[in-house]
Amino acid sequence: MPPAIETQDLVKEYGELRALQGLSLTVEEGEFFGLLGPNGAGKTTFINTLVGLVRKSGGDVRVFGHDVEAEYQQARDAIGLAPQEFNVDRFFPIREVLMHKAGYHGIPKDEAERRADEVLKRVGIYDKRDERFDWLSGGMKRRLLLARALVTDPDLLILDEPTAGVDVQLRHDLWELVSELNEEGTTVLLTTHYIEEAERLCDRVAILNEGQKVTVATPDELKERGTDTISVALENPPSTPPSLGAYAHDAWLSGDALEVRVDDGGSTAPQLLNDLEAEGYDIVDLEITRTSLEEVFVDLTRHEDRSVTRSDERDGGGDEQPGTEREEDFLEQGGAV
Ligand SMILES: Nc1ncnc2c1ncn2[C@@H]1O[C@H](COP(=O)(O)OP(=O)(O)OP(=O)(O)O)[C@@H](O)[C@H]1O
Repeated sequence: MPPAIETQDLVKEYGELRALQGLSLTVEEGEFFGLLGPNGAGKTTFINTLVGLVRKSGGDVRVFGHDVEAEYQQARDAIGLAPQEFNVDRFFPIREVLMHKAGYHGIPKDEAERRADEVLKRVGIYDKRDERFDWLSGGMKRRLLLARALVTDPDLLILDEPTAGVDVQLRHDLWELVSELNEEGTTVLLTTHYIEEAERLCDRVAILNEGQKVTVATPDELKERGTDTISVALENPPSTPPSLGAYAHDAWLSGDALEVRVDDGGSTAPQLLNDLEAEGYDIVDLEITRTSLEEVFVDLTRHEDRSVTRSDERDGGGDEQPGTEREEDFLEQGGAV
């Protein structure tokens, strides 16, 4: 089986601006893959290239082995996209919106009805099936976008910031649902600004910056690239930090505690304690603070406009910009930019 997504030297230029600068990325079938990057890194452009909303300027893009332009329909039929913006037809009951989507992908009417009901139940808004999109709450709209992505039973589910501005309950519901889908075999590509989300869900993440791949790694591997801080509370703290071995990148005093920055707190702590005891210090307490993925991310994308949001800062306040076009209409009207 070819990879779910494979891009080679992908370039997208908007006039003078190179939004994607030779991006080569592979997402294997069955993976839960995260795309992280500051605002403007090129995440949405990358996704739009996969689904045919943006025409690439150069390079090769395949979805399950299908060239996204030469074999558009095969590639597109394999993808379910829940976009960042609410681009849903607001004049039809949502069940019809889903049936229309299924029909667009060649699914017969009876089957489309069955699937529409199934996905509405799965995302928890079946009781709203006869209501129009406009009448749904913000959280229900997010659920509907997911339902619409799922109605074609896609092998590749693409979620562009699915939890932007949603409440805690919905965020957890969405996490649970997409994890289930992934366990059932669906490949998932997720973009998010919420590091905790990537850490919790993704097998691997790619960090993009200015249209380029900074790194691809598992969340654990990324965290290992950061440093840890060992805080040792001392009975008899000195007035200046003692000299320590090469393992200590930095050391400073904070009240009665000596703080030492090291690569790996767990394996370095015994040596640090030995060294301090040998120098006559009495140790009262020890605490290791691990680098967060967020710190590693900020480090890797330094000097850029940052948009990392801690999960505890984000609740309340979505910034969705309602769209009006249906993706199908967009394509029918002449397609990609
Ligand atoms: N249709 C367009 N015309 C011109 N420039 C565009 C267009 N779409 C995106 N860009 C530019 O391309 C760059 C990448 O944008 P993109 O939306 O892909 O980034 P992103 O990583 O998804 O950002 P965010 O996290 O803010 O959603 C940005 O500089 C953006 O201004």
